[in-house]
Amino acid sequence: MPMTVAPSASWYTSLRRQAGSASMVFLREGGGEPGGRAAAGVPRPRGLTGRAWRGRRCRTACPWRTSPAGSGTGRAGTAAPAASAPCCGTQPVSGPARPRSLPPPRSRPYLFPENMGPKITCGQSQPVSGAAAPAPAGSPPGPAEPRPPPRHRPAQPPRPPGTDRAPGNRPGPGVAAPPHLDLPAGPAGRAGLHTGHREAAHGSRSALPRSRRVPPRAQPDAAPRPRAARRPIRTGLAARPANGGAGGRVRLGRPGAGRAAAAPSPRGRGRKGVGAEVGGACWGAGPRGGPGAAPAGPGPGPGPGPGPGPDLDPGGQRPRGGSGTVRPDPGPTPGGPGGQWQRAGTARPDPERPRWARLGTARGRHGPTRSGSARLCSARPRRRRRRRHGPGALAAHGGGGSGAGGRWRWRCRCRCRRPGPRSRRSRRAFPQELQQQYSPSRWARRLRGDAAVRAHVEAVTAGTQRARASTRTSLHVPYGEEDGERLDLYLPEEPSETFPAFVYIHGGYWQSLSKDASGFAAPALVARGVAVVAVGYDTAPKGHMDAMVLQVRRSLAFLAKQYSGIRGIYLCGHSAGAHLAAMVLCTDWTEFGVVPDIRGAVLVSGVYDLEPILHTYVNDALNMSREVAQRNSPMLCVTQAVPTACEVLVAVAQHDSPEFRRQSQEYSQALRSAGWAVSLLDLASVDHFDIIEKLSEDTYILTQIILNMIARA
Ligand SMILES: Nc1ccccc1C(=O)C[C@H](N)C(=O)O
Repeated sequence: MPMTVAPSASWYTSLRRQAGSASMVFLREGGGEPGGRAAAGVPRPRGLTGRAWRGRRCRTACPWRTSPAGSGTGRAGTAAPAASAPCCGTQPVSGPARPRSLPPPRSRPYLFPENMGPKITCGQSQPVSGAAAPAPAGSPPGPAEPRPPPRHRPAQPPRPPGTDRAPGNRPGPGVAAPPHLDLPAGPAGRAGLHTGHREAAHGSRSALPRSRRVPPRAQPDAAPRPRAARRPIRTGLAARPANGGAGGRVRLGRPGAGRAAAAPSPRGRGRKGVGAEVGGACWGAGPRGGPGAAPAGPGPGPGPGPGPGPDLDPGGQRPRGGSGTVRPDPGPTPGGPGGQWQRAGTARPDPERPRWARLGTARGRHGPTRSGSARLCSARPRRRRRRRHGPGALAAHGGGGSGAGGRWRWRCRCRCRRPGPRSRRSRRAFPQELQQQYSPSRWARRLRGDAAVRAHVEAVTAGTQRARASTRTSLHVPYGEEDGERLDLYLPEEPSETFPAFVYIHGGYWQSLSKDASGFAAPALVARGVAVVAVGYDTAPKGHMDAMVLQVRRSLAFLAKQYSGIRGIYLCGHSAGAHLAAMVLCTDWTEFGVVPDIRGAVLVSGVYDLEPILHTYVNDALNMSREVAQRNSPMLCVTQAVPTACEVLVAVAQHDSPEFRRQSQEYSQALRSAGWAVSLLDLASVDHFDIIEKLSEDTYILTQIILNMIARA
């Protein structure tokens, strides 16, 4: 069986390679490596300063005192805390080394690619069982680590009526994922996680290299901070004229030519020049200039060029180019999702505030000027320190961030024991990794970045045009009153009295593509007597998540009512469409007056837990709140399978990101636990895009599997 090669040289992968399987443990379990990385014998990743790599030692009474640097083994759970030793700032993973005083890790890592079940590669099919997972795709050679059983979210407390579920959502049996981030709920949490203001405020001291920073997202539900409370920010960009140069507005995170080359790449360590300017065309904000993008600045490559079209580049509305000292405005930005960028210096620091409060670090939070709270800590604030650079710092410090595999153990540098500035900085940095993970084009191999998205749009559009030209169709059939509530039917030439219907829900991150690019699978299926239905729905920003889910459900109810000849529905969705299809699976049909005869579901490279999406550029257009994300997360509304429950195939691409792969694995596991007949398919040699494009070919393995499923039912 061909091994899937993991996306090379991401901070995650490279660290895992360097450190061997032990690092996998700490990444997953959330602990750090006692004694620091040096003690673990792990080579220093590129981009980390020596000091950052060694780890900073807490100078105060920290419960995680361990043996001094150099004496730790670096293996999970093997170092016992030593009361007299300097503190490492992190904690051992598990076992007796964890002091009782601290709660167990509450968070589950987003990055969890190793636990993929067995896969079906082309020509081979294999049932999946969660327990007997083979070596993870791309895992380094070495002794196999025993894997903990997949974790599930504890049952959620019941939500108040009216907020607990979207219309039609069936309440799940409590199969729920654990909370991801150790953040307060609601807008505050979100703001705390991704405050562009504070992120940019640290300017060149950001935990991320400049090329990887992104502008703050609009946070409509967060109240704008009064201008007086903000302070001018030096980003250090003035010293580096970005390309363009005009206007004095700078878009952080859209790297200029010079900066991009330094961006760490999830693809190729040392691939200098890869990961540069995407030419203004990468869809969404994302970590521009990251991997998978076009070659860097002075080198060959598209450079600033035309985007893939207005639909695909909402981020393109953001100001670009320019140089100088900028200050992001974290407040709501009606002009665009990316936030407004203003020249620094327009707001003066409040001279009334103590100097330490003006610095804006954690001490500011302790001060009387924040939240009106009394000062909690009397320690004299110290000067800010250089921040670590590079995303590798996250892994290097023990899978840090509450969402990346553990909770940060950095303590405030004073003696108050509150999480210190390191903690918040790291949390702010972590979403940058999420941006990568939720940018499928960055993981594609054939084409990268924007080119991959463009090619996909072209492929599915051309495929649909071919299908329309060669098939009997009934287009733009309304299933509701809204503009987007239309569907296209591709019908067999001589339909029998009854026929199966393959209902396809397109992807595009709920904001792109349409039913007009969703008929490409028709020729292969219609030729075998299967009707194909391409469902349209109102994408964002017109449609919001609840509405899209409802529309897709309605389309199914419409088909069931309107076409009595349909002998069985086979639901298929790709990417965001897989999410919508999965939401259909947990529908309470009583309010629709009909129960569609769904006999099979094929969920391809989907997103089943929307919470991580909240922290990425994808949410710029979606504007989901945490509640919306939760009630529309299939992971959180898995229902107990009933005898009539359909067969589910969860497919994921070899070159999907680890996050996408994790989501597929966990969702299939959750379905299985709830009694569904589910298979997980890990398709070799395909990426997020061609995994679905190839449905236009009859010889494609997924086409064959679908035809097989239909024939069996
Ligand atoms: N899933 C898709 C389906 C269709 C078109 C685009 C997408 C994307 O995910 C684009 C995303 N911004 C990316 O970086 O790949």
